[in-house]
Amino acid sequence: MTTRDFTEIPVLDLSLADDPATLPELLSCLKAALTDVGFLYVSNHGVSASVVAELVRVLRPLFALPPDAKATIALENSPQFLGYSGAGTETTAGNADQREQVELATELDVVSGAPYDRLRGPNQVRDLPVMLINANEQWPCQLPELRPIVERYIEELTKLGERFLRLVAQALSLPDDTFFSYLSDQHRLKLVHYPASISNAQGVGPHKDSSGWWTFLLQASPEVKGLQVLNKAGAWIDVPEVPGTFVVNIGQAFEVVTHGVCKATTHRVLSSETERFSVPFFQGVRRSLTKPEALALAAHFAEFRTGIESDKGRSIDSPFLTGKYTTWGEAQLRTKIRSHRANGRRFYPDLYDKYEKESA
Ligand SMILES: O=C(O)CCC(=O)C(=O)O
Ligand SMILES: [Fe+2]
Repeated sequence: MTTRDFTEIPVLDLSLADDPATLPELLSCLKAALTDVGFLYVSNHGVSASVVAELVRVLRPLFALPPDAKATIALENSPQFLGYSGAGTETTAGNADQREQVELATELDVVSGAPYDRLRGPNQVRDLPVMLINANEQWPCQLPELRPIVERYIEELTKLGERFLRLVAQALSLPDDTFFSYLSDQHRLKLVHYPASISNAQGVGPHKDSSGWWTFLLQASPEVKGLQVLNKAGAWIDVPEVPGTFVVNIGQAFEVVTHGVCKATTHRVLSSETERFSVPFFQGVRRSLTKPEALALAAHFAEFRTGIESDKGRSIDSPFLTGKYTTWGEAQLRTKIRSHRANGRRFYPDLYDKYEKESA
């Protein structure tokens, strides 16, 4: 494998971190994955198999609910962009994505402050189980309580994310806790359903993850392919499910903090004739993080070789990277408003107009 044309995604066994004799091997593979690929799998990650299984079990019945049930937790009613959105309502790379999803986050109260602080707030899903019990007669499938299942999952993934960040710091020759000051109190999670469709329709268009610091993705339909990552030579590489692993990839803020040494790798999902479920967990970045703060490690990363990227990868919209916005929160709010325009118009009309004008 050369650095320009990786054709597969490395699998890193996190249990190697538990033994001082095997840690250096893990750190060296991790460094190569971070600088040359930007995508990896983690195995032996310590997340409880039963917590994962109970979340996976809920996906099919959740998305099988009738439209009026889903509408009661519609994302378009949430200034935090949390809740259900139907296929075709989100836009990536200028085209509608053929997927439906329920967005969730660490449970938090509303606070006042900058416009981007309105991204912090409660889930809507707290209402769903009650409603399901009331409507049990009417709707054929009864879901187990979604909220505690999601909370347990977020708790476990939060811990995995922190453990992973320590390893990443070590792999990049930095003190263990270097990246903790960049973390948010809010992590986000999406339950995603790609309905069966004609092959190769846009499940989600080419993008770099903007919602988080690192993404930990559970591919919940082992038999169905769809996720692809763009290699340095501009070819799309399949990322098939590997049992017992999470797919881990770099978000836009980490690319900024590492001064482009670790690239947020572009990826997409193609729909197929078989439906597919997935659950990305986006480790949150502190909304108040400014570009100068994010660049504090520039001198350290000047010692590294800059990451390579294909022309197509470079062309992906990356507002914080290109410097249009001074805080991470602002860049994130802009992305949310542009992806969910109905919410933008309803809750952030001034910003909606501003961002529309900019892109005109
Ligand atoms: O569903 C997947 O496999 C990936 C989803 C994704 O890339 C995203 O939501 O950011
Ligand atoms: Fe993504």
